[in-house]
Amino acid sequence: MLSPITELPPAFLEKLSLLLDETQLEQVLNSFSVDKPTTFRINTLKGSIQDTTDELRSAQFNLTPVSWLPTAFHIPPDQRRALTETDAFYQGRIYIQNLSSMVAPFLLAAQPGETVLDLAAAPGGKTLQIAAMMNNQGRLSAVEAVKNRFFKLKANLDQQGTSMVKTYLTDGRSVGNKCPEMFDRVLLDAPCSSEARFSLLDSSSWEHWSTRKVSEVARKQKRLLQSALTSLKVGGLMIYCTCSFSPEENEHVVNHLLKKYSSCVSLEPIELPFSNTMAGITHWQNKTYADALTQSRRILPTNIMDGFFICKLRKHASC
Ligand SMILES: C[S@@+](CC[C@H](N)C(=O)[O-])C[C@H]1O[C@@H](n2cnc3c(N)ncnc32)[C@H](O)[C@@H]1O
Repeated sequence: MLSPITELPPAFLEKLSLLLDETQLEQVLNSFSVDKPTTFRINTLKGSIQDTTDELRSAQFNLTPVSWLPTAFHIPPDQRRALTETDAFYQGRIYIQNLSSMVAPFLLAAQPGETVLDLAAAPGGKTLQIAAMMNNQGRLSAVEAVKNRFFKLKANLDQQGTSMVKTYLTDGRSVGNKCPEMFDRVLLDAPCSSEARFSLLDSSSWEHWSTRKVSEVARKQKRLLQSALTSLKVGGLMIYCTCSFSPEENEHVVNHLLKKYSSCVSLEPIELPFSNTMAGITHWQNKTYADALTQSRRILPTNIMDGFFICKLRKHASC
């Protein structure tokens, strides 16, 4: 039996122990080895919830609905493989995605007819969810900087029947200056150290982790977040999220933006329909962050959800 204590980088474990209380720490450490149920979304651009669930249930899948998202379901881990062999999967009528990943589009709440930006989009799980919520009406721009991931994004968008998404192979850090105040809503699901996706069964998920890499990616996140803000219309809403536990990639990045642009952007409270969360922190290793950071949320991993950091920002004026 692999143990997180012996396998994972000591510096990472030490950070977690400073960040979390004993119960939370145990929850997080367990999440690195647990075999989670498979969650997926029904793609309403290609079929109704009723038709797709009837089809899957008659093929003997044990579907459990997710109470807060009518398009989301889960099945036991041992049915995952069979799900990937169904017509519904091949035809893009379902999309396998962790439940935590569905939270950002849920909070972004893009409406049909709006102009929306997904600034770090591949492989496209959240872009697809946003396109379905917008019922393919309006304008959705999806940006990705890494070539092979960009082509995966395009393939997923085609397979899932999106018709209103424009894709751009470019660096998200340049988008704000190219498209100032263009979007009603912006999602930045930032590239991160992916700490919440560490798995003891896959050493490649964590063996390249280092505190230096966390600092490097945090620098990029700050610039992406600034670009996202510049691209947002006055009055517009932005979601920033990562699948990392490190405060350097989360509260620290958002605090930097709030300090630099205090006259034009603020955090908004978030209502989450589940309880495995904690408020964003305001103190970390000799640093103090704005009290408003308590309005950001950390999703703690459970036997079904991955860890996540998420916050909602509103632009009040040009900056
Ligand atoms: C967390 S992943 C996005 C996952 C995606 N939102 C989804 O739900 O499927 C972050 C993405 O940002 C991309 N990326 C890295 N640097 C970037 C940059 N400078 N501009 C835009 N995208 C970037 C990565 O290649 C990666 O695909």
